[in-house]
Amino acid sequence: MQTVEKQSASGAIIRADGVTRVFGKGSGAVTVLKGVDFELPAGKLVAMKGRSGSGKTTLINLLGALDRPTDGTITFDGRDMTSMSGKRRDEVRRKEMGLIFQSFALIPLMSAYENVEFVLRISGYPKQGRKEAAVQALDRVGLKARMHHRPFEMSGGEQQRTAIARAIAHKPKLILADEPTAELDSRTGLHIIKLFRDLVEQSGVTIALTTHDPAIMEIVDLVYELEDGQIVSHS
Ligand SMILES: Nc1ncnc2c1ncn2[C@@H]1O[C@H](COP(=O)(O)OP(=O)(O)OP(=O)(O)O)[C@@H](O)[C@H]1O
Repeated sequence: MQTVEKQSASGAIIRADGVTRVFGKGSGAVTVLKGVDFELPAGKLVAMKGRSGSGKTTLINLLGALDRPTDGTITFDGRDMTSMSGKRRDEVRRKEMGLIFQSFALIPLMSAYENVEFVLRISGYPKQGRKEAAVQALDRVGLKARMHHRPFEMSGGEQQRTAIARAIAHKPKLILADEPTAELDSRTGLHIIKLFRDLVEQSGVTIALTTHDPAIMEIVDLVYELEDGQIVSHS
């Protein structure tokens, strides 16, 4: 782990400038993010921490273009995501990002292979390369032998590895993972983070995850902390 330093704009895969997010209106309005400025350097494994309710999920949803900031801009790979149409933002997310959730979010009636292939299909991945890309991703996470099993026939760790295969199959530039180990025991959770570490080193993808687990913070390259609706450095 290294001390967070201001990274150069050219080395960032995604950056937030003055991002605020207000939920609700009038006297019921809650300002969750209060001018977040930060960058995720390309090719790093980054953790975002902060106490419960500090806005980690809100920020991940904004970076992943699942939500729009109330104010400020998000620039992904040199493009301002906040000025794009909703349709274009969805397209960029599907083609160039991979999202991983705490609860795995797999389709229960589909096998691991079908889950991965389905997401390749909706991302617009060319039909002739889909099978190979799905099998390769499942092999990469060590699940080739179990790829025809459905989620309920798999352990939590295997389900999360399936979700990772789904997130990497289309070779995204950025993977965002919201508490990807929260449903797993600590040993399985560490295996998942080590898999992330290998993916970053071997493919150069950037992975940003939220976590509460101190053991994970020791393995990642950088840790950012959310406090009072802003990012503060952490070493
Ligand atoms: N759609 C929404 N409408 C109103 N308030 C919301 C909405 N989404 C989030 N919030 C509020 O924003 C704050 C931050 O929530 P968020 O889920 O981002 O926190 P978090 O840091 O991810 O928390 P945890 O570690 O518990 O998952 C919370 O107070 C939450 O109640």
